[in-house]
Order: sequence, then C-alpha cells, then structure tokens
Amino acid sequence: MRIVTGEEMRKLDRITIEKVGIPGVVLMEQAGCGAAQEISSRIGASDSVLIIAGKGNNGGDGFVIHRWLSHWGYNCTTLLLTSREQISGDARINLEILYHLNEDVREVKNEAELQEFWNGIGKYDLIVDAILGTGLKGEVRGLSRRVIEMINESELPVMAVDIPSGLDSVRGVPLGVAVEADFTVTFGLPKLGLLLYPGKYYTGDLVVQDIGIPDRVVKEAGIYRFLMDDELCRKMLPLRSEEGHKGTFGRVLVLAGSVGMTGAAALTGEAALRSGAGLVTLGIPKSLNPIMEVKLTEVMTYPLPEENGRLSREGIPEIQELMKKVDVVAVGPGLGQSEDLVKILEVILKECDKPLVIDADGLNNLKSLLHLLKERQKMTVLTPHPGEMARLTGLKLSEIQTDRVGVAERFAREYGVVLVLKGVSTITAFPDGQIYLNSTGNEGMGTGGSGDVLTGILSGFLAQQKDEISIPAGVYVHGLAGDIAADRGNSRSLIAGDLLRGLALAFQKLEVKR
Ligand SMILES: NC(=O)C1=CN([C@@H]2O[C@H](COP(=O)(O)OP(=O)(O)OC[C@H]3O[C@@H](n4cnc5c(N)ncnc54)[C@H](O)[C@@H]3O)[C@@H](O)[C@H]2O)[C@H](O)CC1
Ligand SMILES: [K+]
Repeated sequence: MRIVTGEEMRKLDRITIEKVGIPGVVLMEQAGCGAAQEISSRIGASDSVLIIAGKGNNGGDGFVIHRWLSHWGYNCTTLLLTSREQISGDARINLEILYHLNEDVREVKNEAELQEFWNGIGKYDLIVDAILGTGLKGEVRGLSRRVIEMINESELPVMAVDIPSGLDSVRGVPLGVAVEADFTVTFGLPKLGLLLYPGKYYTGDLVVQDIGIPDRVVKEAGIYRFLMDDELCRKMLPLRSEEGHKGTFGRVLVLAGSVGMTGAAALTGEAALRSGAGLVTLGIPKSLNPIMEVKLTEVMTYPLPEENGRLSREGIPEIQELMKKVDVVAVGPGLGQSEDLVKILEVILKECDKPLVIDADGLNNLKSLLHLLKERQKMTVLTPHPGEMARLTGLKLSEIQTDRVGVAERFAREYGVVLVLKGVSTITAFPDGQIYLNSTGNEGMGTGGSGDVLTGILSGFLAQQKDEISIPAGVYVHGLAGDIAADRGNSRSLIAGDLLRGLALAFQKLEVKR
C-alpha cells in the first residue's frame, strides 16, 4: 500500500474531484459512512457519541458520521467550533442536512461557551475528533487548541477522523498539541506521520478506509512511499526454481568476527543459509577458526590473517580471491575497528564487483571512505541503526530520529546506496527515491545479534536474486520472524538465535505454493 503526506492526499482528492469528476461530497459520504461503520463496530448500542467538528472538510466528515450513527440509532451530538455561517462547500451541505433532521448540533464560538458545554462531557461514551485533518497548517491555534487539550484531559475514548488533529502528517509529531486517539480512520491512503513514532502513539489503531480514489489516479500521482505488508513482501521475495541447486541459490562471503565477537559472525552466516542462500563462506581471523568449526556445521569457514584478534591487511590477497568466487559479500558484524580493517574495506569498495552489504563495524570503519560509495557500479546496501547513522553522517541522534525518512532518503540519493535505517518502522530508502516502511518486528528484537541476522537475511536474498527490491522484503521477514518468535515465547526473552528459528515459520506464513 502506498503512503502519502497530507499534501499528497489533498492532491489526490483534487484530481479525483476535478479530473475524474467524482464530486467531493461523494468522497465525503464514503469517508463519513465508512468511519461510522468502524465506530459502530467498536461501541455499544446505547452509547452516546460526541462529534467535535472544525471549520473544514474534516468537520464535514464529522457531520456525515453523525448522520449515519444517528440513522443506526446512536445518540449523537455535534459540537461545532464555529458558527454555522462559517461552514462552506461539501461540509456545509452535510451540516444543513443535520439541521433539517433536527439533529443535536451545538455551536461554541469562544472558550467560555466551550467550558460551559464541557461541564456535561461525562454523559458521552466516545469523542469523535473531526477538528483538523490534512488542512492543518502550522501550530494548532485558537479554540481548536483548547478543545484538543480538553479532549486529552478527559480520559474519554477518542476516535480521530483521517488524522489525529494537530498531528503533522509527514513527520508524525504534534504541532503544538495533538489528539491522543484510541483509533483513527484515515481516508484513501495512510499518511506517513501516522506510521512513524511518536505519531503512532497519537493514532492508536489505524484503519485505512477506501473512499474510491481510483488506483489510476494514485499510480499517476507518482507516490513513491510504500508500507510493507505480507502481500507486497511475497511479491518481493527472491524467486527460487524447483530445479535449483546450491549454485543457483547463490554463494555468500561473510567477512565478520573478531576475538570475543564470534557470535555475530555465526548468526550472519546461519541467517544467510536460513534465508535460502546455497553456500556461505565465513572469512574470520584464523585463531577463531577452530571455534567456528565447532560452532558452525552448514557454514564453511575460511581462516584469514589477523592482528590483535581482528582481520589484518595481510589477508587482502585472499579476500580478493574469495570475492571472485561468490555472488554477494557481507562485511561488518563483529569485525571490530582498526586501520587494517579500513584498508580492507577500501579494497572491497574499490574492487568488489558483486552486491555488497555493509553493517555494524563495517559501517564504523566506513566514515573516511564514503566517497568510494558513489564510485561503486554494483549495489551497496548499508544497514545502520540510528547510532551508526549518526556516526556515518555526523548528524545528532535527535536530528535522525525526528526525520528518519528524510535522512534515509537524502543519504541513499546522495551516495547511490540502498539505505536500511533500522529502528521502529525500519526504513529502506533507494537511490531513486523509493521508500519502504516496515511494519513487522517488536521491541524484543532490540537484542544483541538481531542486526547480524538481518545482514545474513539480506545477503542471503541477494545471493538468490541480485535484485535490490528484495531488501525491504528481507527487512519484513526479519521482523516477522521476530514476531512469530515472540508469540511462541515472549518478546522480553527474545534472543537473536530465536530469529533464526522464526525464519522458517515466517517463510511458511508467506510462501504461497507456486
Ligand atoms: N478534499 C476532499 O474532497 C475530501 C476531504 N476529506 C476530509 O477533509 C479533510 C481536509 O479538509 P480541509 O477542509 O482541506 O482541511 P481541514 O478540515 O483539515 O482543516 C482546515 C480548517 O482548519 C483550520 N486550520 C488550519 N490550520 C489550523 C491551525 N494550525 N490551527 C487551527 N485551525 C487551523 C483552517 O482554517 C480550516 O478552516 C481531510 O482530512 C478529510 O478528513 C474527506 O475525507 C475526503 C474528501
Ligand atoms: K481529525
């Protein structure tokens, strides 16, 4: 499913109305009736509903909701945060209908009148926030601001119409103040801010209501952000032929590990195999080889020259040979940091003509080599968590976390890489501007080794099909494996090894028998 900003949704509405010819009042009817159905499925037959309506079409949706809920027998009151005369267009049509039906509509024009009305708030069972939607501009001001504060203080259940009023539809942050909703019915397509933190807190359960915006309008609008789901992931999984063999499923070289950091290397190697790669070779400091030989069965190990327990530049000729024999190279998990490792990474960036996945310490050794990324002709995937992204870019953590999509989008475009910015709602950004927002995973995955498993999954996918579109699918499968593992156990006690076992179950859920 595509993801839009408020502004993009307004453009889609406008094209649908002006070019396709579906009247706005029809879209509003679809929106309001759909939202009323969702509300009706969540409240009791004798519940009283208070619709708080702003001056624009978000308020208009509220009037339609009032009409349908009342039609189904619910007690409804609309609190209008302005006077009747201030309402126009499609919203006014629906407001007049409420008056013609003698529905209970109260107008409040100032804080005193609002406070007087609010003294009776206790008789309502649900508040419908139809104050502000995609027309919000700047910090919330005036009566809208005061009523949003009162809604949040009221502790009453709240449903938000389209967007929790006050929430920025791009960055998902409150513009001064925002409604804290229990659930939100958004129209047409999900707005980006509803899917990011802290926007997710204000949104509560998100329901996307189809209001009949034609697919063709959406496709032609050039919307380039996507929300991952099972269906989209299935389409992006690497294809596997039934006559396949180890060679066709691809060979992965993992350069990872250092003394004391053998687990990262093992997790990456196993995850690549568990994701369907045919053969995986793990290049590690040679003193670790006996340990890894015991630890790993299916993953082959290759002892490389070392210094102080980390790969050393003496190993470069062997690494150059190893890279020629594989389909994809993953470098970084547990590597450590040193000048030799920077030198090794520099050679890899300059000479490796295969897709490359750089993670963890591979990223921490990359800072001085960023310019080489632009020169690579083959795909490069970087998988930083926010801290590694801060070190890579020199940005503060807060600058990254309050504009995750923007930061990822700009970096991918500038360096011509696929950037996987991990965190809640991991973002995959492509050099052409495409953005994929992940929707799987849980807090239990904030555990050592989780990222190593992701690196293995991504390199395992690229080994099977050198198509970067499998990267968001890998991120999705990683989170799905974590969700399945957490469901079977408990997210608190989740450890990275559980993800390896969860992978098979994740594929089972996703794989449709071809
Ligand atoms: N356009 C359509 O056909 C459909 C729209 N839908 C719903 O309509 C809203 C968008 O409506 P719009 O009238 O453009 O804007 P809003 O109702 O969101 O708000 C505009 C209203 O609010 C005032 N305002 C703006 N910024 C602030 C602020 N910072 N503080 C206080 N007040 C502010 C402004 O003066 C206007 O009066 C969309 O979200 C949908 O809910 C239908 O759903 C589908 C068809
Ligand atoms: K709203």
